[in-house]
Amino acid sequence: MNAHVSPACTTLSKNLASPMNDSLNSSQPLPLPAELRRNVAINGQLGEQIAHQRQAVQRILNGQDKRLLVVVGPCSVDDPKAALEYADRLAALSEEVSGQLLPVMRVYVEKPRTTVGWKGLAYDPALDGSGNMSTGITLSRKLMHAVASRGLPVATELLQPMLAPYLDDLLSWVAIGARTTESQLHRELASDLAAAVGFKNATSGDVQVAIDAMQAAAHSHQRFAMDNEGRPIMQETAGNPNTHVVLRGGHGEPNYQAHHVRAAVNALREAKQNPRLMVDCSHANARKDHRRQSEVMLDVLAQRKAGDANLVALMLESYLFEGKQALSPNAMRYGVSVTDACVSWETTERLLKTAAERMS
Ligand SMILES: O=C[C@H](O)[C@H](O)COP(=O)(O)O
Ligand SMILES: C=C(OP(=O)(O)O)C(=O)O
Repeated sequence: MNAHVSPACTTLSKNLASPMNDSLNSSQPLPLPAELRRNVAINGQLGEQIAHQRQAVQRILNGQDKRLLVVVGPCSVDDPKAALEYADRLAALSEEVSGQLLPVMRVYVEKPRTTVGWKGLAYDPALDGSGNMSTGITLSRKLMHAVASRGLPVATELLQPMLAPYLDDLLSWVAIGARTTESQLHRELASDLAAAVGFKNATSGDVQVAIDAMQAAAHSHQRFAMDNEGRPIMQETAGNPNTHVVLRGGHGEPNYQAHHVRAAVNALREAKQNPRLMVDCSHANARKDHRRQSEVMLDVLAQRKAGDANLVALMLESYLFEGKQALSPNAMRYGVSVTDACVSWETTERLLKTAAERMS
């Protein structure tokens, strides 16, 4: 295993532990979305690929394509080099399983935290609390562009609505996370996106908030937004018809089993919303133990085999190497998660091949 050392991790815990530091009052200009979109541009061929991949995702969610959508990748991308090594491996594997699965790579550059912690590549690319967001959003766009250029559809969680114009043209699937599904601002944001959006159930396990979010996002909204030139605008959104629920468990309790899925599907039908959904094999569904993701996946595949055609998508947290690590100055391990623990590449490969077999 390669080892890499992040130069300035020393200050991270200090900065996080003492929020009243000098940087509290500092500010730094950020590039405009238009500048970044120009410098890291999507050419015609890549644009067509992304449009095609968005449609492929939407066809699965609409029941027109019987393959399984699999959103898979690191909990967070902390190191573009490791993320691209992962992307190369996933791109090769995707070709092998493309008859049964549509893998979409998690390129998560923002992390919602329960209290405090590292908030992702877009916020703090040096992982040291220095918060160089200008570099962070540039690296984030470059990384997503590089992943898409390898032929993979890109998924992310959109957390800070201001970041969307920097990234949204590269995305084929978007998550609104468990901590923001109930937020009106995120529902408005989802209503403006061309990509399909998965709303996670709340951390409490409440699924109804995700169903409410689908209804809200399907509507047109007038929202406060920023255009690509950085101007504040009143934006009228189109409404997003391509949304779904993601079951991720809540309060440490899973919600992927057949009776949970049945309850969610009934509630979706009652609300006249798309009953097809995704199960997140990680988070509370795995009781925060990455090794349980395979158990969850196998259960969901068995439900699907038994006839539950509403189970159309899975999420897995996976990286090059198993587990997770704390941010520490001299001992950062290459390809190991710095947020939630992940399964290794070898396990991922085995899981995706098993999923493809069971879907045949
Ligand atoms: O998916 C990642 C985490 O579960 C989420 O960001 C919350 O993390 P935290 O509880 O470690 O802050
Ligand atoms: C933060 C995540 O999930 P959740 O919102 O379900 O906690 C995630 O998938 O990275």
